[in-house]
Amino acid sequence: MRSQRPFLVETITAIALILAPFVLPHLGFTPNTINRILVWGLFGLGFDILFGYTGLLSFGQSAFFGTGGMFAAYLLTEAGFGYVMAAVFLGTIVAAIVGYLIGLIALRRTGIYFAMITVAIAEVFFFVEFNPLSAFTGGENGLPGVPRPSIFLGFTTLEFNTDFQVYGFLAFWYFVGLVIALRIVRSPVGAILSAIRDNPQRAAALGHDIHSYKLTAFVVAAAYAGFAGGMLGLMQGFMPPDAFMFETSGQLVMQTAIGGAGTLFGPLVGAAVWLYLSDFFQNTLHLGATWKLVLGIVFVLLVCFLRHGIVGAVIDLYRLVAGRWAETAPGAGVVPPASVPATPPTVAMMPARRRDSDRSSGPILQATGLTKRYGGVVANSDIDFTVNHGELRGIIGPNGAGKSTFFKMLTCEVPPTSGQILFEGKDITGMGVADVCQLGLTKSYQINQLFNRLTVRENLMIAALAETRGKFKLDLFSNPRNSPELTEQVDHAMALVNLASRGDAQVSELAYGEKRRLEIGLALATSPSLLLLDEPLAGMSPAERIETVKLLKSISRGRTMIVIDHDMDALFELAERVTVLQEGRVLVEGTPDEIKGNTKVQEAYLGGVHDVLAAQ
Ligand SMILES: Nc1ncnc2c1ncn2[C@@H]1O[C@H](COP(=O)(O)OP(=O)(O)OP(=O)(O)O)[C@@H](O)[C@H]1O
Repeated sequence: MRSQRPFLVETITAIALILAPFVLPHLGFTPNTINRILVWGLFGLGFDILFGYTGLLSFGQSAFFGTGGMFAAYLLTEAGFGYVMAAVFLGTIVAAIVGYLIGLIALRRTGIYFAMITVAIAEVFFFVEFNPLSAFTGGENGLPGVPRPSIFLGFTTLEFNTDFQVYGFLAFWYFVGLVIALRIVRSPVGAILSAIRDNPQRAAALGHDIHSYKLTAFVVAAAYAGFAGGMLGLMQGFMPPDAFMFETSGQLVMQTAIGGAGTLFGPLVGAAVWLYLSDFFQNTLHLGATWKLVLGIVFVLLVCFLRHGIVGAVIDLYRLVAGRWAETAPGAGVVPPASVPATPPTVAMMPARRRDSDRSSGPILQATGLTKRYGGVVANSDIDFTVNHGELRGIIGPNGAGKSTFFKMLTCEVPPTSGQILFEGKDITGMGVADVCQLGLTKSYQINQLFNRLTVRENLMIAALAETRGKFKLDLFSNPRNSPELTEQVDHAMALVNLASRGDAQVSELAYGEKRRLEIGLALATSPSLLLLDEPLAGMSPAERIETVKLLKSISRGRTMIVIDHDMDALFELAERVTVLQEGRVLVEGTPDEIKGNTKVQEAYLGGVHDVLAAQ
């Protein structure tokens, strides 16, 4: 998403691929090693989309590598199919279908459980290949006699017989694979995959169907694996059974870690290091069986000292040098102020898709009998709550009164134990959080839930994409930068939360107050018709509070909002009506003046103080 110069990466890659067979032999790489690097590089392109971009660590890629390779090899040997590339593409499709079916199961779990399921899958495929399917796969002998690469063009057939010609063939397909992978990671789908890697819960809360996007990444990775498996058979003239081995998956993971995950080139560079060293240790140093031990030590050292891998380190270095250069350039050091613009944009400047002023009056949200129990703890009990279109409602209550739980139920993050929620007259009780966001109800979080490795602009784009594209769309090859409508929406959201000058800053570079504003901006950029803000002022300095209250006032125009906060002065200044929660129940509801003078409210807060004092 960040490259400003179109086709720069593609051009540099093409030049490097042309030069490689002339340069690498002088560094000690054999022609066979160079070709194997390309096969691993292709295999790794898909894996990097899955692991580096989506954050899903799979140890089961050998299943798809073996499936695609064996299917193509079987067609070309046992079945007598004569079209080499057609066989490879069929193998790729079969691997993708298998990937889809496996993904449906494996993606039901996350983290270590997902990884463990993929390990089990790799083992199952290895067993099946060796036993029930050995008549098709050759069992431990593999499938020999796979023809050399060739491309049938209709009028002639291009054949690739020498190592150098095979290199040209593999380099061409690596380049095609890279161009496709670059398009994917630069597409809206690629942007959402990165968001899922950083914070899957928030990506879902912004309206994205994260399961479908993860499944997409899984299928793409399986397809790349299947294609690379087919290439392996062609390159070697033999489809080896060890393609299915767990060790193949492990080697892919280690090569990607060495080269750098989330870079696309990492697996290729990692494979170059890995294969070169394994050849060197075995053939030059004649280390015998100890070569794996030495390679293991090298792996540990590389991963410990280059946290982002080799390609990641080069990118970090480039950024450092470019940053220094920018600092010393004429005019540098004039940092645009990150605070409020002279005239904050008004609501009229925001995209009007779901602006609440366009709607009728009457209730936008009605909750009846909402109760939430966590075991023996009753967080919310029998809450009746109605908010009208265009209203700004405040919610206050002592710590533990059940305010956040109430918001979580309204946005369908947690299901109520009993009760009903109507939004715009529609029963949303028990719906998914992404569906509710798509309907126009979302919230900002008490504790920031941002996409930490993305910039401010990219964060807001993730939110805006959910609104413009819906829950799921498979536009793998479009570029969000080319959408003026989306750019305008992101720019407006950025200006609205006073972050226009910080668009290219990564979240990690932001001050706390800026992060809080971005948190609100994320919710705003989905153009909600009902916006819930959970303690927007939490942790802010007095100056930041004044600024944020101003901001909240400006965004509340033409919008329906419910705000929870402990800062009562700020809330009384903002809200038209206030609901007070105590011990999970509605204590009282009224205008700020009514609430200020209410004795029950005073007791609720003073009671808390007395309890604390009594406990001391
Ligand atoms: N996931 C959970 N599991 C068990 N108990 C929970 C859970 N979430 C909240 N609770 C309990 O429910 C009660 C209400 O918590 P909640 O966070 O909604 O209160 P709150 O009013 O938002 O508090 P604060 O102002 O401190 O944020 C508390 O007693 C809390 O311990």
